[in-house]
Amino acid sequence: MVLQQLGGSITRALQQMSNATIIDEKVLNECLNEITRALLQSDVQFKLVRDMQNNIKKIVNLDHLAAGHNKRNIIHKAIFNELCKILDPGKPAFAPKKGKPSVVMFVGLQGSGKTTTCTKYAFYHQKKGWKPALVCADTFRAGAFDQLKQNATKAKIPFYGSYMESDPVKIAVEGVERFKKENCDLIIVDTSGRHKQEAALFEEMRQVSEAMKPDLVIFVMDSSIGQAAFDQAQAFKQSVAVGAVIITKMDGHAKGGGALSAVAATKSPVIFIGTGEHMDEFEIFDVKPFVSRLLGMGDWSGFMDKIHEVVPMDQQPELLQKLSEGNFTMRIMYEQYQNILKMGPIGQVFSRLPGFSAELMPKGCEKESQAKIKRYMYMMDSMTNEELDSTNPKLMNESRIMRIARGSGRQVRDVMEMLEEYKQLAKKIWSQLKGLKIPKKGEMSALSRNMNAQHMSKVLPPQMLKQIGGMGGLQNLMKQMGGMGGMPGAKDMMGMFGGGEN
Ligand SMILES: Nc1nc2c(ncn2[C@@H]2O[C@H](COP(=O)(O)OP(=O)(O)OP(=O)(O)O)[C@@H](O)[C@H]2O)c(=O)[nH]1
Repeated sequence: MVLQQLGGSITRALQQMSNATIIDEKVLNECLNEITRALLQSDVQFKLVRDMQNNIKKIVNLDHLAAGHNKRNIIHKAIFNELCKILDPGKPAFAPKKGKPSVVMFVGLQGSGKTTTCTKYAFYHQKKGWKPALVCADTFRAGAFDQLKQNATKAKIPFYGSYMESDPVKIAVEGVERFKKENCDLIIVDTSGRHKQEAALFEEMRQVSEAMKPDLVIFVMDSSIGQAAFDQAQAFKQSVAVGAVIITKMDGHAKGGGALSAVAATKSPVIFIGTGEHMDEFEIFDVKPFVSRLLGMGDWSGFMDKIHEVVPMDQQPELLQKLSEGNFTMRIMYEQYQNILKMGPIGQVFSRLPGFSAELMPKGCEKESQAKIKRYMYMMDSMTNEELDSTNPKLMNESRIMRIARGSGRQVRDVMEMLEEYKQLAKKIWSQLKGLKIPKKGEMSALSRNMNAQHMSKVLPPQMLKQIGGMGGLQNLMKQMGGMGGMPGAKDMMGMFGGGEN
């Protein structure tokens, strides 16, 4: 079960609970059992899951909840907080500073994707103006230096290693010294992932770490290792001071729940995830938006970022104006499909919307999704202007559906499927934007503020919202913060107020 499926299962369990007329002990237990099952199937360690279930039961004491309390919200919030708690060890990882030399040591078993991840990490920082360098201290595996060299050359990142020297400690120390002299500010040391005996590997890690005193040790873990994740992560943590985790191959069909176990075992946060073999298939990992998406709650700030990325600047205000008035037409769908095909990846855009599980658009199925979009667009090409510009579903009668099918060389059921998808999109997603106050053209930052203020007003505890002067106060505050250098996302606001999701 991939994490997206886990998200889907949890969303379904919550939805089933929400459908119940009365939420009693039985309904809550059923929901929690469903979530427990999904987490276990995703390879989250049994103890973590059991603790989580117990904690939620303690928080959501149905007997003590006075009538009028919104039980669904309380349960939802408790699940959200518990999942965040597992993924957030409470202290952030060491953050290297641009311009000041930092040494980052990568550890992990062979095949975990360590060497690839070292380069991705270097490349990510290089794009942001850092001066990274790579050191290959894996003297055990023949070919390790060549692999690093190849990756580094491709990304135009300086590297250091040796074909002759067999002492990894010596290479690590020399490499670090050299790059410090060359004023590199991010010196990344790749280490061995295998030895004749496991104990020897851990001893080597200890020695390399002791000799070069890294500022940060990153444990790289393959997301597909399943229940072994906890023990593996713990074994590394016992030898070296692991301070952060990177989970690789999140794009595959792996059971991603190991991420939660690795955090628990190392008490260190996941800072990035690997989502493919390519250098730029690497994403920052943020707990709250991640869990929001897992629970189908969406991530408004992420969605706005994506809208900015996908929809051309000059079309944004107009599009949002139309959407806010509930005017989501087939033509808009067509135009957005065009934008998305240009920009992709589609799953990333839609998974950020509240109520829209990433499972509906899994990453592995992107090709399929794109083919589907193209198919829909061909069918829309056979529609009249009136049909494209209308929001009235009654225009689509039987004979028109048959004409569109014939015109695009598709089956009637394909047209029906497309119309259904349109209806779902219109209902589920865009209607949520209805009634938003949209500023005039060119005022996108103000628009973002409105969007986020709307979202934040739902997310913040009511007494806190009151304290800052209600919706107006919140908008003002966001405006001021925007003026101070960038729009705060819901995540930042949450951090500021120390609050959680609703
Ligand atoms: N799909 C996918 N493949 C990945 C990802 N990260 C690494 N890989 C692949 O995993 C394989 C192993 O990666 P390496 O970087 O060689 O593994 P390693 O842990 O450094 O292995 P050693 O150097 O032997 O310790 C390679 O084929 C990589 O392309 C990822 O996020 N997604």
